[in-house]
Amino acid sequence: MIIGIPKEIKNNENRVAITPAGVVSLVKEGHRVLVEAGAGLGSGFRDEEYEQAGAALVRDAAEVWSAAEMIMKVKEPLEKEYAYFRPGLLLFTYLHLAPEPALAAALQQKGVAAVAYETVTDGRSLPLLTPMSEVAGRMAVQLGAQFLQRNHGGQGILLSGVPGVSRGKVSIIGGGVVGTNAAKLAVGLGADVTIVDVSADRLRQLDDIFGTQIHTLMSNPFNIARAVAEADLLIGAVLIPGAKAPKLVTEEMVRSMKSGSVIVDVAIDQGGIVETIDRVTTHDHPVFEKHGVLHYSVANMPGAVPKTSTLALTNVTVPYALQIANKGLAAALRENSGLRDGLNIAGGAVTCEAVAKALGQPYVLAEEALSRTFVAR
Ligand SMILES: NC(=O)C1=CN([C@@H]2O[C@H](COP(=O)(O)OP(=O)(O)OC[C@H]3O[C@@H](n4cnc5c(N)ncnc54)[C@H](O)[C@@H]3O)[C@@H](O)[C@H]2O)C=CC1
Ligand SMILES: CC(=O)C(=O)O
Repeated sequence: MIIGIPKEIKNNENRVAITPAGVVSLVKEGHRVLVEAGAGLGSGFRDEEYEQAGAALVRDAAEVWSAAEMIMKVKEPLEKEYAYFRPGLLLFTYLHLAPEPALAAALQQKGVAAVAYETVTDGRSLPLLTPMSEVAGRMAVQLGAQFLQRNHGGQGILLSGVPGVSRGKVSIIGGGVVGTNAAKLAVGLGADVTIVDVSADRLRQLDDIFGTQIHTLMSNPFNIARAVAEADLLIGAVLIPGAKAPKLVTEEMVRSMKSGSVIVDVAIDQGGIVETIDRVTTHDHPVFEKHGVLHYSVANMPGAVPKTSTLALTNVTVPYALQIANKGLAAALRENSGLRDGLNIAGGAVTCEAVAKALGQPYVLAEEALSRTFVAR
């Protein structure tokens, strides 16, 4: 198979979908890898390293997209990339389609088969989302601590406190991978940490992991209101796989927060859980203020720590890319039901139930969509 790796074009997206090590693995199995020149620079990989690994360097993004049978990316294609879509193209990347109907429509209209990293499963977790959630959860506390500083617009508190002065309060809504990693950092800093989750089992596991270092609360409007009101730093970390994130933090709750408090809504890539967040921000302009509270809503947080993130991401994506490249998409999905859960769009249809529901479209089984002869509309 011919696999194309374009340079990411989202604001401050410095990750790349493959490392030279990944190229070696694919080339060893007889595949051709085309890498856009400069694609790896943000992550510390030079063009020559890709060439030495066996990739062919291509100067132009359009050429990578048109020559490749499978495009591997990190982030969802931006509008200017929609022009590269064509029937039969296979796209393997983060997509987050629930809040992106225009992207879903473009993929459907052009007959692209799109496998979304974030909905691939392995029976117990979301293996291609987990490493970036680990990164983003840890970053959420780092960034929150920074924006709580007065010189960054915050109320001017140190999360750890000091002897004789209270510790800062961190409330985390959603105790999965992002939430757990945020808690690790916040506890490490010495903050007073509360985690809210809707799963009693998950709350038990968190209690086993952290013991008395954290408070756990069942998710309901009353407890969320309480956790939000007392938070110096509020972290949004809820996920219902494939679906649009539920707006659990209302405007009234945000109004109850202290002036200069900070919200980091990591779940923004699925639309966000905070009612007052009406925009996705960028690493260039990461925060805006509403009701005296700083809101951070960057949808590609790990893009700012690419040397860590690219390695962590490609460690898990390349083995799946190999399955697709070695077997072809249909056989790879037939043999791996977890990978099949990643198929979001095929043959002009939506093939992930939660995504279809979020987009208000019919859900079509992967097998059926892949067997359809695509007719361009
Ligand atoms: N902004 C960014 O750059 C990044 C965003 N993310 C996003 O962060 C979000 C969280 O991801 P993960 O932690 O990996 O998901 P996860 O599936 O590990 O955890 C989600 C947690 O939310 C809980 N939950 C579901 N409904 C809830 C409710 N009503 N109240 C409270 N808790 C509820 C679940 O029980 C689960 O524990 C996702 O949207 C993910 O895509 C991940 C990485 C980077
Ligand atoms: C998960 C995701 O969208 C990201 O790492 O950017």
